[in-house]
Amino acid sequence: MRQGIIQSSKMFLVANRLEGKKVESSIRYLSDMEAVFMDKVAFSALDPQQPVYEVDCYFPVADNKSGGLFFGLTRIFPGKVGGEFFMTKGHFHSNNDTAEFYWGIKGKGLLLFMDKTRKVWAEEMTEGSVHYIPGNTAHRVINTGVEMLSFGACWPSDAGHDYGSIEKEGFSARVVEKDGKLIIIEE
Ligand SMILES: O=P(O)(O)OC[C@H]1O[C@H](O)[C@H](O)[C@@H](O)[C@@H]1O
Ligand SMILES: [Fe+2]
Repeated sequence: MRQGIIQSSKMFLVANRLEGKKVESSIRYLSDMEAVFMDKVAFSALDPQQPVYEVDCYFPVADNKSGGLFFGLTRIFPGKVGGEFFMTKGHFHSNNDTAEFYWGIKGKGLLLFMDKTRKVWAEEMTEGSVHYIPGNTAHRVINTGVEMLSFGACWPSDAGHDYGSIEKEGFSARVVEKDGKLIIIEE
């Protein structure tokens, strides 16, 4: 297990038990997320090697196998591009109507949902919060706090990730801080 993910004591309890299991770790840097953020000028002033979030996934069965489950731990660094908070890329599932659970472990954020008609809504993510993401719904997590936001996830092993439409069209709402206040800008 990478050192970063076990720094938070609460994550450690889970991360420790993932030792020896089939875990894949990845980090998304600002350079991987240029299309995501609104303020291109602010983006270009930042270090492209700045990590935005890191994910450890436990895959007990083969990808795409039906009937299994996958498990993920994600940590989003605190930070902003212009006024816009660091967040995950967000995705639909390739197998469209598959659902997912997210739950807050540490820190403070927003889980943004968007259905196929581009209608958006949000739930606050805090320590211990539990979130059901229905099928056909894109999901993105935004760290609105000043510390690391850690959350867990569990999804069907045949769900798959579909990043395409979000990469192209984004979500229809953005979460930004303006004059010290959190605001949601809708399209
Ligand atoms: O895939 P992203 O939108 O970048 O989100 C980051 C990750 O968050 C959770 O752990 C999800 O369940 C993973 O499937 C996802 O990969
Ligand atoms: Fe998902």
